Amino acid sequence: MKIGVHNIRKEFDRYPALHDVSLDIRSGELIALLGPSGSGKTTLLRLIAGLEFPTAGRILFGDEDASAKSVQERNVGFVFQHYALFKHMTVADNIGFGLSVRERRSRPPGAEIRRRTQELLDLVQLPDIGRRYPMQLSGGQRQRVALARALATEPRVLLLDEPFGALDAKVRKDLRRWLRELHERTGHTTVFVTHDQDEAVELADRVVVMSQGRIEQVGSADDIYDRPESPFVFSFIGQSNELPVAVRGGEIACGGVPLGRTDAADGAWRMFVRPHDFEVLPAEARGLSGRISLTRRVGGARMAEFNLAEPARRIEVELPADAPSEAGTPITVRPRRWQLFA
Ligand SMILES: Nc1ncnc2c1ncn2[C@@H]1O[C@H](COP(=O)(O)OP(=O)(O)OP(=O)(O)O)[C@@H](O)[C@H]1O
Repeated sequence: MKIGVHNIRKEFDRYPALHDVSLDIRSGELIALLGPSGSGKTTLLRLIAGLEFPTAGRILFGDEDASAKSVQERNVGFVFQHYALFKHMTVADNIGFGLSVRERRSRPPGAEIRRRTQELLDLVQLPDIGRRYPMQLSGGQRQRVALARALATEPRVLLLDEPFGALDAKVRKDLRRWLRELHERTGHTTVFVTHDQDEAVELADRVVVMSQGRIEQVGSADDIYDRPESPFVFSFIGQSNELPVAVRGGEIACGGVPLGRTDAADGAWRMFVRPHDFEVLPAEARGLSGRISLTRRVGGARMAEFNLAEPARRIEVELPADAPSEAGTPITVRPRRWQLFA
């Protein structure tokens, strides 16, 4: 099922939570809505679900206008971060619930509900826990049961709001891989909300980066990481440094120090550089220089910070883990790769 979001505006008591948002979600796609708190991710998800209705604009399911349709009519499945399973019901009854409360005409017979429940337990790789109660499960198992419950009514679209938000890092990572595999097997059009960029980049076919009620960029992990279209996307995705630079005759300079060449027009620009895109030069070379003030270990590398005097800026550079990095060590660097924004 493809979904079209056309020029959606959403106001809460005149406060605009979304401004003119448009997005085409392809059938079978796994899409992440990524952005800081308050950027409008959940509002967009709830509009797609039919839990909220747009102030202006349309939502299409396939070629049909679904803007005025209810959640049930849209036939979507949901999982939220604190998705409460019914505590007094077994896992199997939780999963079968959506089918068992259907009106008689469309309700499958009990044996069929049990068969389908077992199939879903197998699908979420928890075949033997049907008789347990939610209290007897780990957080990760509960979220998988929640997903099985969302899938039970054979939704056309799956919507997940920070489904793994409350879980610890290792479990989140395992569940991500698991969700990706599940998606490959079942092929549901899936939209999930996250503020965790690793989660978005690792899971999604395409990432929708949002800020202040607007879509900043839609693209693959490579697009948003390597070809960010705005300063916001550059600094929100991954680590970054920003330097005020001047371009004259194709030469870029920062505080009078030449940094490289560009075909950008003469004038003032904002240069963005990732910490691993600096080349470390001998201390006496001409470049951006200072003394290391702070370092921290990040995986196989080390992040070092130093303060530039002119212009006053803190620069973060990635160094090999075994590079000299005691506080006070002189350091000189030059960007190897960068992006300029007006
Ligand atoms: N029911 C509501 N009534 C009034 N304002 C709301 C309502 N729901 C959301 N908002 C406002 O709309 C804006 C977007 O909220 P939304 O929940 O969509 O952001 P979000 O990106 O999902 O944030 P978070 O990551 O914190 O959940 C926020 O400023 C929020 O305060």
